[in-house]
Amino acid sequence: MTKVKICGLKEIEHVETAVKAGADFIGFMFAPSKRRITVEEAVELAKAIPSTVKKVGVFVNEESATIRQIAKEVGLDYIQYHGDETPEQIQGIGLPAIKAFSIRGEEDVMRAATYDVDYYLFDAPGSDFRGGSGKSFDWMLLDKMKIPLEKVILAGGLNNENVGLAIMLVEPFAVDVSSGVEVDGRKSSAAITNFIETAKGELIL
Ligand SMILES: O=C(O)c1ccccc1NCC(=O)[C@H](O)[C@H](O)COP(=O)(O)O
Repeated sequence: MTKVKICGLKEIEHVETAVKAGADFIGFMFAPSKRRITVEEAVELAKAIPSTVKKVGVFVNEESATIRQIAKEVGLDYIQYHGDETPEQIQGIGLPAIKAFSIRGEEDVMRAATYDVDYYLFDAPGSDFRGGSGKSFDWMLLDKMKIPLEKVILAGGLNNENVGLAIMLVEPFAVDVSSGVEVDGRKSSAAITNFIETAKGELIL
């Protein structure tokens, strides 16, 4: 069954909804974003997440020492690198890693193979920030990908309407969503539940 990552949660109600609905990963934003939260807020939200659901901290070009410190304080299971971090920096930090790639063309897909990380998250290029734009990219660009599907997280403009088709075409390990479970710029419990049910049901196209 396809795993689901719900990203950019800021409120306890939405964390609890995501856990109850069966999210596998919950992402907290520690980079410039309208979804950014403080370390203290993340520590509080993390208390509602059981160990079966993995906590992901999203960073953009952050100092290694800061990443290590926040990971320890919040109890992060994975670090998502959403900037221009090099394979060497990620290796040096030594924590379980997800590397995000903004896909504009085939070369961005090919670049992923130069990294040795736990998961590869393929996303659309950001607009105001480095991610979370709510836009999709051409999934067909992943056709020549060298990364095994068991390590692929598909992101970028996914929502309840297109996630079934995305799963059918790409067959990723997991799907990731942020904007697609928001209403008027705020996460919606109903949208989170619907998205997870659709992604895990894999029936609705
Ligand atoms: O969500 C953000 O605001 C964000 C800002 C800067 C870097 C990364 C960000 N999000 C990371 C994610 O994993 C998002 O879920 C991913 O970009 C997909 O977002 P969306 O297209 O809104 O579903």
